[in-house]
Amino acid sequence: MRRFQHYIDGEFSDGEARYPSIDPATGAIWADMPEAREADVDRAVNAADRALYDGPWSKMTATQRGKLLYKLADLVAANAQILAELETQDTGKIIRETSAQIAYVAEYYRYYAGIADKIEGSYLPIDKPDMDVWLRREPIGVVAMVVPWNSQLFLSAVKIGPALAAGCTMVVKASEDGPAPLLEFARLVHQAGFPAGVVNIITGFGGSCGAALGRHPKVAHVAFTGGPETARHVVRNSAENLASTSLELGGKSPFIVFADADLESAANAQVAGIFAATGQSCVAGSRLIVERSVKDKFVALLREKAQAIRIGAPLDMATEVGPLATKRQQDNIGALVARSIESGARLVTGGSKIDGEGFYFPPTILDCDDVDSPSLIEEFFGPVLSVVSFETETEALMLANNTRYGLASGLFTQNLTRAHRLMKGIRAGIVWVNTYRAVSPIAPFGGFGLSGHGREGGMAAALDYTRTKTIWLRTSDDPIPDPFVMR
Ligand SMILES: NC(=O)C1=CN([C@@H]2O[C@H](COP(=O)(O)OP(=O)(O)OC[C@H]3O[C@@H](n4cnc5c(N)ncnc54)[C@H](O)[C@@H]3O)[C@@H](O)[C@H]2O)C=CC1
Ligand SMILES: CN(C=O)/C=C(\CC(=O)O)C(=O)O
Repeated sequence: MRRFQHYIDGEFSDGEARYPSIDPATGAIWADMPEAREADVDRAVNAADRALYDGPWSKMTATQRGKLLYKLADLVAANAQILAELETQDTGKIIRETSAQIAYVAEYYRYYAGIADKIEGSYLPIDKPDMDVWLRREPIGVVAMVVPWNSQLFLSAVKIGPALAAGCTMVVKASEDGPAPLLEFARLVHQAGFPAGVVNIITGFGGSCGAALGRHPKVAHVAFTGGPETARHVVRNSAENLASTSLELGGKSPFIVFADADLESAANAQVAGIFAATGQSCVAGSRLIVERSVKDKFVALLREKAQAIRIGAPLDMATEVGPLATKRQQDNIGALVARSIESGARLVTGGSKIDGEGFYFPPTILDCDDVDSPSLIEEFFGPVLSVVSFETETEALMLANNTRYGLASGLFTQNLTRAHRLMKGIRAGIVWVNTYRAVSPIAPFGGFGLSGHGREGGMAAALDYTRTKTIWLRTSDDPIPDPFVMR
């Protein structure tokens, strides 16, 4: 059985406790994981705090930090396959996707390596004759990073990359479900030569480890990705240390198809949007909003594609849909589909878990026209698509915005002016037009409403890991005049 360790203060160590990790493809225990509780969290945060203020990291130039990030990028690229196999084994996400995604994760580190020495302060044209005034950009402090199980290397790279570029130190908490790839990634951080304490990687459960980390007095910022309910705990905890927070949360993203769209292309994008990663994607296009005149044709096309999907072992390169990450996911998705059908949703395909070993659930489509289905409101985080139809552009926009979430959206039409009107009207952090689920280190992502706040990716994300310091330098040799007047 594989055995993993924490990475704290530049050393690999066991946790205060240990727990078994389950292979979602078989339901069997495959690895033994360390579990951090309050004492381990405290050790890791103190290491990050020392590294921030006292260690070699605090004395490095931004260019030197960038060079370490370039090394890390090369190591991630060279080890992408090993990391991908671990992620697939521990979370069930198919190897076809993990190997491509993790190779691309290297590009995120490369992008932020280049940014490290481009984070500039500024000189202020101050309104006083004898003063020079600057803004310095300094690292925000020790950052707590909390990620969910899906795409852990990607979701941590969009935090670790900009935070390192900005000069921060950090404690990264891998999800208790499927932490193997992130714990293994710690070996690459070590090999790249980051000084002890700069990046600490632990895992543990939300209530004992995540909460202790988020409220730790030496934590200045919490970068969180997960569900909205957990985010509320994170925000409440931040009342203790008054840390700032960035929240990347769930979604119920609309996927709008007009009759003039290339339906074959839109159907492929819809398959990518809801069945890739077995639907366990924050940006899943889980609400299909299709023009009524093409609804039957489009849904028939989707059903055909859904039924042709190869479901199988996630480590098999031919597999297109693997298991869900946990049994809890499988049970929750099954229960929400059943409730939706009870409320009147009509089953087009799929519908209930696949019996046998592993946590499998088939691609599922629910026709929800004229039904108040919970499937249109609640996030499944699974391979379930809910379909509604519209007649006018106004109705399409109203349906798209009929959600408290606002992470992503897809829009398929050949009509350029309509596309422009809708991309402004849709209330979501991302609008993909005639494409879906495209990502890049250069393009920020993040949500509106219940999908959270803050943006990851892009230059601005690195600035978010800095705080400004205002420096006043008096350039006159004359004695300070009247001390009782503010100037
Ligand atoms: N917007 C985005 O970029 C993404 C959002 N997500 C969202 O994540 C959710 C699925 O992931 P889950 O792991 O089920 O989410 P979750 O919210 O249950 O857990 C996320 C992380 O928070 C930790 N946690 C739990 N309680 C905590 C507490 N009180 N204080 C601090 N940390 C705590 C967990 O241990 C885990 O590491 C979905 O809602 C999904 O949409 C997932 C991927 C990307
Ligand atoms: C965050 N994201 C795109 O902007 C996409 C992801 C990440 C995730 O959900 O884990 C994805 O589609 O996998």
